[in-house]
Amino acid sequence: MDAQASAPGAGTVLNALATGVGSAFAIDLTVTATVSLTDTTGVTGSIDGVEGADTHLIERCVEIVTERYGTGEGGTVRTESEIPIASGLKSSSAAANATVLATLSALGVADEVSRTKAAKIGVEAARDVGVTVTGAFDDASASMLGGVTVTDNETDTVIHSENREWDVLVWTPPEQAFSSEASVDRCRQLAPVADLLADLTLDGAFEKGMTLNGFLFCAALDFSPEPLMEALPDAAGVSLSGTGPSFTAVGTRAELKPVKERWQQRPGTTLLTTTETNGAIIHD
Ligand SMILES: Nc1ncnc2c1ncn2[C@@H]1O[C@H](COP(=O)(O)OP(=O)(O)O)[C@@H](O)[C@H]1O
Ligand SMILES: O=C(O)C1=C[C@@H](OP(=O)(O)O)[C@@H](O)[C@H](O)C1
Repeated sequence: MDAQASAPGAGTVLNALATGVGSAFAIDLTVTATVSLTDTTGVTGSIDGVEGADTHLIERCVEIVTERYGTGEGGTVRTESEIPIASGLKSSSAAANATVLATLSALGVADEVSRTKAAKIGVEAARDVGVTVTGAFDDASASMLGGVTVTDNETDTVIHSENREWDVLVWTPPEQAFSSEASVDRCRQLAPVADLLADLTLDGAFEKGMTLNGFLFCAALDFSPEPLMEALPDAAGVSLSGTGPSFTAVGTRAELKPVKERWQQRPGTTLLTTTETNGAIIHD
């Protein structure tokens, strides 16, 4: 009973830490999970190339699925990732989604569970192991379904979703920022203005919304807004992604070219990718 699935990471339009309403867009960088189930109990996780990594999230994903849809099988789960961990590019949501789908596939029940329901299992696992503040259904839904989603993370509902085709420039500094350690109280201070951003986002003004999100959350989370200034006015939209430290800029390849030249002067990695509109997939 072996199976494999992949899910994309995502960038932020609206960080949900202010009000619980959040928005994210899937990007073409993926996490692949390989699950092997046995009749023994206990699940052992590993993350390719990362010694001593925290594997509780992916282990909990397998446990929930086998308890609910199987007979409590144990086994192993391994992830391979194109996305750096704890960099704001939603590797946790992608890893959870890929693991849940691979486990459903290993049990032969993937067709019986909707993609939205599968994403909610990953969110449940993230809450159980404490790697999230709101559950991050915004990130989980964008990764699972592809495209841009706007969600209410208090009720785990998708309020709005649509596809956008952008080139996406990603700058990742050489450091990590775990969501579970974010200054949640400072983010909540942004609630009255974050409500205005939610309205903009629901009107489909994603690029302007994400740029305003970038300035607000750089202030709340104590990141320099300089990468945002370096992207403007060339990029159509730019933001701190999640709780950082990565920044993402969107637009056409031509618009992002001068931004790339400026961001490449910074330490860390700058890479060009695109939006992703298919979401998570189970491998044959
Ligand atoms: N590729 C992965 N495989 C397994 N678990 C992962 C992976 N990426 C992230 N995680 C889990 O998520 C945690 C980081 O979550 P978070 O701080 O939200 O970062 P991110 O912004 O990358 O999603 C890690 O400590 C680990 O438990
Ligand atoms: O844990 C959470 O509830 C969230 C974490 C943030 O993302 P990162 O995990 O990328 O920092 C944020 O963007 C999201 O809206 C909600």
